[in-house]
Amino acid sequence: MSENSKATSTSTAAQAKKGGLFSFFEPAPHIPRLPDAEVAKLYPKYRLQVFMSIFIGYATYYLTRSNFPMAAPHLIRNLGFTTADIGNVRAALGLAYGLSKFVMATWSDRSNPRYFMAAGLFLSGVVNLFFPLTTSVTIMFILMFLNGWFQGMGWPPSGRTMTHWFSVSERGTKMAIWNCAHNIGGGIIAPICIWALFSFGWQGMFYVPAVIAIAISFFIIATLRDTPQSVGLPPIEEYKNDYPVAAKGIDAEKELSVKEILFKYVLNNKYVWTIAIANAFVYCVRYGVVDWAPTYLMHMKQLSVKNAGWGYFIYEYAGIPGTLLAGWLSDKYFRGRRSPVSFIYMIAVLAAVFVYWKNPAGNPLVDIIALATIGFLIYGPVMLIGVSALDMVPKKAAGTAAGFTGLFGYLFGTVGASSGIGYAVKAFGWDAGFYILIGSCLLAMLFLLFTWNYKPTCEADDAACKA
Ligand SMILES: O=P(O)(O)OC[C@H](O)CO
Repeated sequence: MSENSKATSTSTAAQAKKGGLFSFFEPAPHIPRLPDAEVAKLYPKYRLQVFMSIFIGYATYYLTRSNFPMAAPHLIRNLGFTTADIGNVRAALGLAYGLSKFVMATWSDRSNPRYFMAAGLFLSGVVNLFFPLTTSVTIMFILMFLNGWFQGMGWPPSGRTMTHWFSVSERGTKMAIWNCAHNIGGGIIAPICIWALFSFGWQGMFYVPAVIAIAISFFIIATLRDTPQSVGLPPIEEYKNDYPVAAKGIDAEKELSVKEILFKYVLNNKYVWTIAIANAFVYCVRYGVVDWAPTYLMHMKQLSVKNAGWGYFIYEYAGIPGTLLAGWLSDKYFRGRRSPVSFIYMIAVLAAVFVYWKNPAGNPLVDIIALATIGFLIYGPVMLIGVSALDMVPKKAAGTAAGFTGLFGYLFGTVGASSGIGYAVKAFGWDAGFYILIGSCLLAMLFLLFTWNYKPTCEADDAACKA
């Protein structure tokens, strides 16, 4: 039996056993292979199409995630919410998102991203339509928890798409480009919300992103496709002659059960645990710097509200070139190794955090440059840890591995960034907050060291990789 027909029969058999309420989520069945001339013509077209789909899709996910901080001052002014209320609602998002990114990934890895990713965005949009209808903090907390849960349906199907349409040696570069979607979505929400505010009042800051999200969910259905084999193309490994170590000696096309995904490939994988722990510290720096930047810059460096806001904007957008450079360096100079690039980036983050801390008040340009430098650098490790997770397991378990690192990032990292730094600053002053950031940089580097030599790509002459 050829590899292609073996894979096809496996997929079809899996299909036959399922069914039920969520049957439309099931992986698309494989269809017979197209002639070589068609394959050569269609593969690049589909790769571009699915890439655009998950890029635009994930940027839109950020619209219904990042609109709440923009709307928060208006909820305080118009509904009488306190900053503590706002903090609690925001906490619901981080908590639900971190859990969902992992839990829903176990489902996503066994689902067609065309419908799975679209469903999450659609539901997040629908939840956003309800925010302006309530004045209750409790209901808003519940809505935000639901929103966070549906938000967790964005990254895992994107990861599944990347691992099925892009081979391991190009993944650093391609994932880096895709990863910029979240910077673009997180940045463009500001002008969208300002326009919505002046056009429809503060309620528009929920309605407009919601309508965009619902519309884009249909765009995802129209453009995203599950696997290359589901449209008559060969698997990406064969097309690019590029085979991952994680698939060595197994049938890489076999859809896996939850038990196999969790206990055979993710939770018993020491490398995945190591980068998940590193991710907690990287996320503590990511959110610890950006979330506290306006407060720190205004209180300690006497920056105006406007300049502090600019610092926030620059942090997000400086992340784009930094991310692209990190992905390119990893593919080009480290032959797919991700941790050395992340480690080098974290050394530089450490230096920039030190300058941001020690720069005396009255030199706002130095503060803004330090903040931009941290933004430029921190998204490299944020992205590369996700790529490492995809690299370390077979592609049918990739979303779950990335979701596991996200669980650590959001549950532990963002808690350290918000409550940890908040408590430390209140009790001991800003120096204590910076000790946490510096310590997080050092611990992230320590855990990255353990995967320094992890190499995801098979040697060209390794026959077992292609079995
Ligand atoms: O924080 P997340 O889950 O939105 O992920 C952001 C980046 O895409 C990580 O690669």
